[in-house]
Amino acid sequence: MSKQFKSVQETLEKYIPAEELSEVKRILYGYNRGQHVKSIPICQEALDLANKNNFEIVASKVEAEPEQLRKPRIVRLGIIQNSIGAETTAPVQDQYLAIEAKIEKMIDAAGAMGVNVLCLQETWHMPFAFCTRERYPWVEFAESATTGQSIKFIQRMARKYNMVIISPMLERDEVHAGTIHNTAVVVGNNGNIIGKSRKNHIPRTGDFNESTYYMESTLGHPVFETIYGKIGINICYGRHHNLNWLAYGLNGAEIVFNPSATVGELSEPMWGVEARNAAMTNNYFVGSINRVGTEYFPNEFTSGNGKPAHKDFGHFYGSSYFSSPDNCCTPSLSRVSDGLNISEVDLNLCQQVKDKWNFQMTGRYELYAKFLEDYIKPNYQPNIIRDPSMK
Ligand SMILES: NC(=O)NCCC(=O)O
Repeated sequence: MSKQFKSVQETLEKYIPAEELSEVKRILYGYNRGQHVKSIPICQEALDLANKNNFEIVASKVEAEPEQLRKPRIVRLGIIQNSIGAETTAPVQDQYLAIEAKIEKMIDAAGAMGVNVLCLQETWHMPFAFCTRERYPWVEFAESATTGQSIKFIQRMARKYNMVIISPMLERDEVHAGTIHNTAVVVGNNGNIIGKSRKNHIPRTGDFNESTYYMESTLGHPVFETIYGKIGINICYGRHHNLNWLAYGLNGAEIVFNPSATVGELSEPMWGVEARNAAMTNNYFVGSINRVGTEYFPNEFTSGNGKPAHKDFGHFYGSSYFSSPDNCCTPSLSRVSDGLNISEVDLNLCQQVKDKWNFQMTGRYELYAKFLEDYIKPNYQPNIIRDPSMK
C-alpha cells in the first residue's frame, strides 16, 4: 500500500504556487458562500484515536445563507473508509472481528467529534470477495439485517453516541429462503432499526462478479426520515445511473450516501465527477465512500479478457469525500489509509440551491416518463431523423 500515490490534493498543494493554488482549488473544488470550503478543528480525543490506530481524519464545514424564518439545520456527517483487518485466509469470524475492532475506534473518533450521521463502506464487514466467484467461505459473511453480529455492533455504537449509522452489509434474508442481498441498514440514534435499502444496480464489469451472489433490489428508492435529516443510500454501481440519483432526490433526500468498492484502473477518473454532479443536479449532499487497500484472495481468478489470472481486484483507492448541493466538495481522504471524513453541513442549503437553480421546477418529468414508457416496449423505434442527403 505504501507505494501507492497518496492524493491529488496533496500533489497540488506541494507543487502549485500559493496564489495559483487558490484559483486551481476554486475551479476544481468549487466555492461555498464565495470561499474555499473551511476546515474545522479536530478534537484531541479523536486525534489520539487516529494516531494510535493508524487512520486519518479530515474535517470541514459547508455553510448555508442565514434565513429569516428558518433556523440553520446543522448536522455533522461522517464517512469511514477502511482496509480489511486480517488475511483473507484467516477464519471468517477472525476476519470479521479484525474489521470490527478497527471500525469501533473510528466510530469512537466520530463520536468524540460529535458526528450525527455516519455511513460505512459497502459490505464493510468483509473482504470484497465477489471477484472470486467462489461461494465458500465468502457467503458465510452474510448476516441477518436485524439480528446479525455486525448490526448488533452498529446498534450498540449508535446508542452510545446518539448517532444515526448506515451499515452497508451482505444480508442473508432468512425469511426469503436465505437469499443474499447487498443491503444498507439504517440504524436510528436510539439503536433502533429504521429500515433498509438494497443495491439497485449490480455491476457486470471488470472483476465485479457480484451478479453471481445477489440480484437487483426490489425495494425502490427509499428515503429514511431521521432526527438529523432525510437520508437515501445509492450503493456503489448505482452512482453511474443518473435516474437512480434522481429518484432519491425526488423522494426528498437531503443526504445520499454512496457506499462503494471500486478500483483505480476501472473508475478513478469518474470518482470525483459523478457524485458531485448528482449533488449539484439533485440539490442534496452526497457522502462518497470507497474502501481502501488491496485485498488478496487464496485462489486465482480470471477477468475474461485473455490476461493472466490473478489473486486481487487491484487497489481500492479510498478518496472518500462529500459533495454539496452548491457544487463544492470537501477534501478527500487519501488513496492509501483508513480514515474518517467529517463534514458539518447546513441542510438549509438544499432548499436554497433548489430556489436558486430551479432544476425541479424546470425538470420535464412528464416528457421523460412518456419517453421511458415508450422505450421499454419491445417494438420501440428510436427517434432518429436521418440526413436525407446521406447515401
Ligand atoms: N461495488 C461495485 O458495484 N463496484 C462496481 C465498480 C464501480 O462502480 O466502479
